[in-house]
Amino acid sequence: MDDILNHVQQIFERNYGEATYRPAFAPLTALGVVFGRGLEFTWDQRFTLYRKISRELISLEPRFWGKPMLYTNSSEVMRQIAATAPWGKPQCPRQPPKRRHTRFREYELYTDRLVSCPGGYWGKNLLTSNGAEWKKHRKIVQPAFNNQTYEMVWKETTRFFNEMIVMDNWPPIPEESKQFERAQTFTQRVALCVILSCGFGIPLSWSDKTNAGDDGFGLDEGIKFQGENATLMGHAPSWLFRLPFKKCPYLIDKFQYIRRGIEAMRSWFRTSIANKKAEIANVLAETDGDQDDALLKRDVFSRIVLASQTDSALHLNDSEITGNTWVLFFAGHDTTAKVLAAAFCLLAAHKAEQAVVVEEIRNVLRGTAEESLGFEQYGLLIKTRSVFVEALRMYPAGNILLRETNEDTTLQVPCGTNDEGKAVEETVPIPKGTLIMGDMIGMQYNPRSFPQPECFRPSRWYNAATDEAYTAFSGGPRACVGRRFALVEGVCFLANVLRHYEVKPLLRNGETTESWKERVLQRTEMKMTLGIAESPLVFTRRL
Ligand code: HEM
Repeated sequence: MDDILNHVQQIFERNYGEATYRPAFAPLTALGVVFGRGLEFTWDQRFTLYRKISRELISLEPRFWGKPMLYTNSSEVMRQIAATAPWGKPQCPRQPPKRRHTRFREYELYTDRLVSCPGGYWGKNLLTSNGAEWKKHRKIVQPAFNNQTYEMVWKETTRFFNEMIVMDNWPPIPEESKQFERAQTFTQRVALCVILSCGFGIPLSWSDKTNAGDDGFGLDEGIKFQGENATLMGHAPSWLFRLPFKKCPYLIDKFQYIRRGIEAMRSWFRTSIANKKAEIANVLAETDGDQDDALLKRDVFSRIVLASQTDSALHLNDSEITGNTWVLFFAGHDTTAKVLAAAFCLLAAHKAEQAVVVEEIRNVLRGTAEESLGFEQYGLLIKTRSVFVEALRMYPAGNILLRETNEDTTLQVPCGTNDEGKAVEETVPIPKGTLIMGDMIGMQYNPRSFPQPECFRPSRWYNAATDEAYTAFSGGPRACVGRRFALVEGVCFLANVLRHYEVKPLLRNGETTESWKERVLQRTEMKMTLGIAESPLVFTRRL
């Protein structure tokens, strides 16, 4: 292992000379999080990290602790590493190395890998697997992401919006307002309701309690718990949370909460899977074992659980079902909720852009005989979709794209333009074992791809030919499987809210809009996914 590390380091130095960025500890390790800013440095340095040396592939070499890594802000490089072999997601070793026999660096590398390996807690899944295993998971899950599902996403998002404004007392009278310190309160809720209904086939109403276990731990809390403790859970062995830290009340509370959260979520996964298995058994009994019956395949969760009933190559065992349920639950709503909150903040700060979207929504409504917007109108709401995608660009919720090569290879890296203005690429040799971070924040702030990246400019997306243009969802065969799901949900919710409510900054006493922008738009938090930290807003009913 040390040989590989030394080899990697030598090549790094040969290709890059002095490392471009030298933090004390590797950002993805526990030490990097505790004593540094963890991965948040990619947000802090989004305007400088790559520009100061004019390269789109840089090296990061920790001074004291951690393996050197490459970082890229190029979407072209991202597409190369996000494809398949020789690049793959770093995998957890089958056997954790025993610390006694392990060299310092090797142990650290293992902890690096745990970060990308939530399968350690929840089971193997589509998000973290590679090669033939990944293909199997994708074949099972992908067909559930179809037009019928997207139509359901639209209908359910509309229903939840209608229930929300009644049950949460959004004002029905023009010019009356409702204030939120955190818009995430309702964006998280709508995203949770939509994934439960359309991803899991669990019909619920806006105000239903969603308990994960018997002790009142809610599913809403499940996402908060995972986000706040991801680093600790990724790095610490699970027995640590069972130790009695009698003298430290903070640790007692913290570890108790983590144990409770893990147990509650596991219990919810177990119960949901058992219920779904029973439902599938009933349908199979009634249809003489016809596995193609539409009832069995109506949502992605049904498809995942159905895969436990087959003997074919597409069989999933119980641990894989739990792993995929975890991915569907977490990836399927936290991201969308954060982008929606960011979109409302950006529109509050940019009144003119808000007016453009409202005009589009009104025009589209004028063209229909219906009172409400239907799924048929999704394609017409180009400016509304562009707001969602621009908010996603400025706050890319899925900010980590970590890959490792399992053989010596090369990367084609953009390095400026030639005399005719054409992009020029250099071929960079990459040795086996190299870790590379597709820096999704750097990529969305790359001025070559997005001129004046600091500006909120939805119009840059008006002419996007396909969803592949939206690089914040990654690209190629491993692009986000839920991309259209998130877009349909985001557009539908934005259109419904903006049609009825004007969104404005919620200012503190004496605060100006400019200082609100500074306070709100410049601060993010990374809790598994990236989001705007605060979202204080006022929604005023339109005339
Ligand atoms: C705005 C919302 C979303 C964003 C920004 C986002 C972002 C991403 C990104 C960047 C990846 C690639 C990760 C990697 O390769 O390391 C990804 C993969 C994935 N996403 Fe999303 N996602 C969103 C919504 C969703 C939704 C709604 C679902 C499910 C309903 C979902 C399920 C998945 C799954 C299962 C994968 C793994 C795909 C594979 O490896 O084949 N995502 N997402």
